[in-house]
Amino acid sequence: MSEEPLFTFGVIADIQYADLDDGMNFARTRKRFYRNSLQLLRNARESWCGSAVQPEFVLQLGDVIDGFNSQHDASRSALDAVLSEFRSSSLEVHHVWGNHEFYNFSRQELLSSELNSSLHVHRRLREPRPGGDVYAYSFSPYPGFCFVVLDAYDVSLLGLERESEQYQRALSLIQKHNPHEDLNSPPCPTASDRFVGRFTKFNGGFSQEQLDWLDALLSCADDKQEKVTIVSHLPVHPDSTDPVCLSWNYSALLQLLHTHPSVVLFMAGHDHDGGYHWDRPSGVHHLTVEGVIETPPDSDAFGTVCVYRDRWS
Ligand SMILES: Nc1ccn([C@@H]2O[C@H](COP(=O)(O)OP(=O)(O)OC[C@H](O)CO)[C@@H](O)[C@H]2O)c(=O)n1
Repeated sequence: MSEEPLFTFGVIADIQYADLDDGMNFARTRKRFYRNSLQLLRNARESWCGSAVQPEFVLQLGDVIDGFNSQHDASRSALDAVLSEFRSSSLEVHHVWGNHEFYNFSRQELLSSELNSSLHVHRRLREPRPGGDVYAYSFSPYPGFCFVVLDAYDVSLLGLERESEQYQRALSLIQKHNPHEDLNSPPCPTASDRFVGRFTKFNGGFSQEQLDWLDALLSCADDKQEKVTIVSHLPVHPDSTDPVCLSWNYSALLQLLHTHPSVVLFMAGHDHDGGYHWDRPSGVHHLTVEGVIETPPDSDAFGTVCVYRDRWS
């Protein structure tokens, strides 16, 4: 067994920064520490930068600022605050997009922003990329290892003009499953779909185009016997999360993971309680990372993953 890791990387999820007093989540069960989340990001950055061997990169798993910023006309200033924190180090950051990105910015704005890491992180990026406005890409930080950033909202009601074809298609899809007038309100489980509660407006799905691109990418990785980690804001395994946080078409993604032996790890955010499940049939570890926003000020919420040839910890 090798002693030194081949490389390390940082993970952080659901920072949801806003210059606002503490509040509660929608269900009023958990406190949200909007202002302190920036301090917890700082703690994470200091830990990564202070470690003997700096992480090769950091995965920011989405919801970097909270949707409330939009109501206070503070989207840009809040984003500047978190990006300045990341920029104050030489860490290479890969940003994943979550629902709160779309409460603050349109898809077009995000595509041309610093949150589009594929524009800013040129080192080690791989081609091809999916076409159109899909925000997905892959990179190889170390020979034999590949990381894939997925767009969990390329089929969704978020970040789009209501008149657009994509919005109308997503609306038809969600309305087939969610009878509520308020589409953020989860439908009740049924005998035919225990996890139908995922069909809410704060979730989304993967387009067929993105799934086809991922399928081709994973076939190449299988051939090269690479180890692949996939990241997305939304989890895809029902046992790794509160099912209300699942991607609309989580099962299509799971099916792909079952056919590609190269995939070893799927990481997500969104469910602030976090979760973990090892999917025995595919061998894939599903890790949902706890959210910064609901982590009390005297604690921390970030991870440093050490990758070895034969394991990670
Ligand atoms: N039952 C619900 C839950 C939420 N909403 C509204 O949806 C928007 C997003 O909610 P928020 O809790 O901020 O989203 P997160 O991404 O932080 O967490 C995901 C899920 O909530 C986890 O369960 C916001 O406008 C809420 O008010 C709702 O209407 N009904």
